[in-house]
Amino acid sequence: MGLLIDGKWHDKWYDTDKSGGRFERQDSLFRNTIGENSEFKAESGRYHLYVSLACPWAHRTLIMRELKSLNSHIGVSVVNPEMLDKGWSFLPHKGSTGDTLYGHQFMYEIYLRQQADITTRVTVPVLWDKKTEKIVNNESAEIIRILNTSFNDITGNHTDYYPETLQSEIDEVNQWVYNDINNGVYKSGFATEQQVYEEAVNALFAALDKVEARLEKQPFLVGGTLTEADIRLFTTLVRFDAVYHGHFKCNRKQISDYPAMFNYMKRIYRMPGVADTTNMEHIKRHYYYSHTMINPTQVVPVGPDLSLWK
Ligand SMILES: N[C@@H](CCC(=O)N[C@@H](CS)C(=O)NCC(=O)O)C(=O)O
Repeated sequence: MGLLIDGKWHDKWYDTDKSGGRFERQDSLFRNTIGENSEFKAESGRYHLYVSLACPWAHRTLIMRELKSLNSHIGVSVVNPEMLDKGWSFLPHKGSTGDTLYGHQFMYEIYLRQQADITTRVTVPVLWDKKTEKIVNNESAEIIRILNTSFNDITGNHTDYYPETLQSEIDEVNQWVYNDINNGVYKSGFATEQQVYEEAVNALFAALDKVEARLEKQPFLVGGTLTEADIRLFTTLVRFDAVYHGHFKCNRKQISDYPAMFNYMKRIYRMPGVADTTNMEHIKRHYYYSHTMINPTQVVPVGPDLSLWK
């Protein structure tokens, strides 16, 4: 794992010494949209998603692609779940596709196609424009909003997962769910100081308790139907018991200990298309095999038993 500096790959992990043992996520670089007022127009077959099935941020985009009937309009390349010294790769692995556009070996080569002397971390998801050979956007929160609205006239699917009347409540929920849960598991797992870890875990479980209280009263996080707030939370919940609980030391409780949240997670998992976007082998392989500073033996645990989800 590492990053590109002036177009050269450097094998370097996040330096938590500089931040008192704290994991600090960097902002995504590419933040364009698709539509009439953009150089990127909505067209069937023009765009492509680079994803990891292990990654919770990329998983959001795959779910939105399913829900918005975009499968035949936006292609996908799935990286190998092991993120090692050269970062994400396209080496063969069951469930990975390779780079179906250019046949590259490594994900950093896609970023280099965009700009030969680029300085950036090489993250997924990436929404790629085949026509201009540019990255449209590499921030999942924005990619799902693009998929939610920009292709409606092409697909005829007008279901809105970020409806205007609920936007301020969704934004408010997204903020604490992101800080304390989605990013909270990473802040816990990547912390290299005891105090920093404990702060993150305490905030995480306070937020999970808050979610549980909410779901005891209503079926979804905001309003009576599925919104983007649920999609964003789901991809963290679905990884929790298998990975975050053990590997990231978020072990005060499991999601299966929260009755309302566990049912909610299974309800979303069983929605058409969602289970197909969820690959537990990739998820466990990625975290336990790639983060050798946390799990130097690279042994991947067998459990938990997920037959209850079906
Ligand atoms: N803010 C980004 C975060 C994406 C992200 O961090 N993806 C991880 C995989 S789960 C990644 O590619 N990490 C590689 C790295 O940080 O070098 C988003 O939501 O799209």
